[in-house]
Amino acid sequence: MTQTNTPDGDAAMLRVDGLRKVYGTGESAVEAIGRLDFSIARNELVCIVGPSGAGKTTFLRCVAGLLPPSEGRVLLEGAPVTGPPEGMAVVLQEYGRSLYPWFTVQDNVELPLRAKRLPASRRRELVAEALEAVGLAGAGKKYPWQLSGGMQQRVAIARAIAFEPHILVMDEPFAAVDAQTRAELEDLVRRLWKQLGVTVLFVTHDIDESVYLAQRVLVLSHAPTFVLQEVEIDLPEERDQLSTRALPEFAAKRTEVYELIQRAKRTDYRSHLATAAERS
Ligand SMILES: Nc1ncnc2c1ncn2[C@@H]1O[C@H](COP(=O)(O)OP(=O)(O)OP(=O)(O)O)[C@@H](O)[C@H]1O
Repeated sequence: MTQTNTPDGDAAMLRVDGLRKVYGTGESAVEAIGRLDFSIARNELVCIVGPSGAGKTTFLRCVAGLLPPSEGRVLLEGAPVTGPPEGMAVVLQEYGRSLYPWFTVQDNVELPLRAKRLPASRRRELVAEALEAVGLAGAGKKYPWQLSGGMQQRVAIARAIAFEPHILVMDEPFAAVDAQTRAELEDLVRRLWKQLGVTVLFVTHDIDESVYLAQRVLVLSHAPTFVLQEVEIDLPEERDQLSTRALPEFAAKRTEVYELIQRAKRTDYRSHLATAAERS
């Protein structure tokens, strides 16, 4: 079992420390997260993959302060997360449900900024910059239902980055769009990550997507979840959909992650978790 590459406390943007989550009690209890320990450094782009039902959503809800852990804690820039943290923006798969149909695109992007109590002129500036960054500069006056699925997801991304988060958390954000749009949105995420210097935590069940996007992939076991292994992705920084995916190194990493996930599905790791719990 590989230990994760853990940046020390100060360098870490996000630190997950002995996180465990059990739903319910007694006989009907479901242990979704066995034990998670890892850190993400400032400006890193990390993907998390795992088999279906691995506990990815449970984990993200704990990270976003929407669900209290049963044990352990999540630290964002050194501070424990006990509710939705200010420095974090979350983009979900269900863009259709995350945008308000009765608001225009620019009003949707502006909405979370109102809570920040910024002057109207600064809010307008941030909205315009964010829409420009996602290639929707001309769409501000439209309504979400007038846009394609891919464009709606760009609006959700614009809303997240307008908030100027320190960390952008994405939960299978492109699962519902077609393959071409997905490729474009993946490139958008890498471009924004570089341009804005934001830390990105990206959860996906798509192995190729994780290898294409990340600097580091954390492979989760099935529930009760822990980090089975982390895989460094040492592909060139400049990536593009055709040449990067054609590299032998890309194929090798994809195979490595694929085999880990297959192994995760077959193996019962309860003894590993018991040992980790005893050690801590
Ligand atoms: N509210 C809940 N109450 C009880 N059990 C739950 C609850 N939510 C999730 N679970 C269980 O916890 C485990 C992990 O679920 P979770 O949805 O976090 O996994 P996931 O990796 O996001 O799944 P998928 O890849 O299928 O979306 C599963 O066994 C699930 O049945």
